[in-house]
Amino acid sequence: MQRYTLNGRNKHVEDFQVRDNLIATLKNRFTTYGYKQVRTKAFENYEMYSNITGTVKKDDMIKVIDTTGKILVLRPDVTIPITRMMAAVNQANNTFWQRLFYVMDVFRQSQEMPNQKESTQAGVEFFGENTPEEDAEIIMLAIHTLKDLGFKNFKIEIGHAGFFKELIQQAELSEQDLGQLQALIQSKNIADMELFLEGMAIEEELKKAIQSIPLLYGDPLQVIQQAEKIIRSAHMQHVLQNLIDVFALIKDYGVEDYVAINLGLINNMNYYTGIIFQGFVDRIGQPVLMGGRYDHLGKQLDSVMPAIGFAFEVDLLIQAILEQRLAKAPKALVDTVIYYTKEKQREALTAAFELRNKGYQVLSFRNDPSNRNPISSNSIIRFEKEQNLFSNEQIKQTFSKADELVTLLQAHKEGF
Ligand SMILES: N[C@@H](Cc1c[nH]c[nH+]1)C(=O)O
Repeated sequence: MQRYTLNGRNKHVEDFQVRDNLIATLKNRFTTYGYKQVRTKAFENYEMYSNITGTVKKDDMIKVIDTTGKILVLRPDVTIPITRMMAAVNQANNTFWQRLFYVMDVFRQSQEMPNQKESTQAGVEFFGENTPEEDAEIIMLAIHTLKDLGFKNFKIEIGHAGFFKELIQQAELSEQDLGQLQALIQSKNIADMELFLEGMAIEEELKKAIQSIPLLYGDPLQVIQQAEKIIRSAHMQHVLQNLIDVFALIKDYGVEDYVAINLGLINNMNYYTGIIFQGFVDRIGQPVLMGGRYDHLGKQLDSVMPAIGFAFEVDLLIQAILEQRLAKAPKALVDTVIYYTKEKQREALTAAFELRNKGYQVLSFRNDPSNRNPISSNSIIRFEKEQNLFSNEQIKQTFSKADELVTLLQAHKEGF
């Protein structure tokens, strides 16, 4: 017989509780910054994703054929459909100022990791203006949320899509060379980068500037000083000024210790036009969040809308929380269990109803199914406060009336 095995995540009820608590924390924090929750469809139009530049690679999208033979994709990204939704609103009434958040699954399958097909993202998208205040606020939101989750040692690396792009544009590289160079910068592989650039017909000073990009990493003020030295155009100066302005705001929020600048930062998506950033926590070798400003995505959907956002990878956050032992102890599975005999059935069910109505978690059994707690015929209702169904720590008491039980539980409410 074929065996179907569960792989990876969410094998246990307790795992789901950790996940549920984490998502509640994220939602709560997003809400305090004025974000409202939205959803988008799971099945999306393949053309929309394949025609937009900067989206998920075509090969990484999971295609599905519907019953009419039409090709669809399972939602490979959330930023694009939300931008499309906002573009439609904007065309209809010319107002798009909006802060939206989501918790949704995204489906991508890369050649490097074919077993990894889906992940849950919890993200925010802010449609408004392109200002350093908006950029800093969204970075602050990311930091605030990571603090809520209990992380102590984390870093948000901030870069800019325009800085590197501007430099390499001057080098006029082919598409293929560009891809290779980006990979070398991303892995900070300086030796191979030197070899790669050696044979290229690029002016010496420009080569040096490109080579210094992976080194433009670390303490914001120092990196900014270093970056000044390789400025080659007004646009690069403008980009740097943008970073300086955002960093000043981050200092005013008082969270500059959580921030590093990384001008070699390159995100997965190519739709970014301004500030980009990634978040890292201890023991997880990949970013737990990614985001940035994507002012031109709306234009591709016929609506000019500056926007910035980011998404947390929920599964990575859970892994980090478990590894760093930051998860709160799971809540007791139930507050009380009521066992009853046939004679006292009405009393017992009334008590169960009243307690549930007051918000207690109650299980009720006619007699004790495990026979752990046999009920003598004259004891009528008995209850146990169960710390946890699997632990032995129980308080047992016998009652003859529903209201006695309800009153006692109420009195002990704090203890539960
Ligand atoms: N959609 C991006 C994250 C993001 C949200 N908003 C802006 N960027 C991603 O999946 O990497």
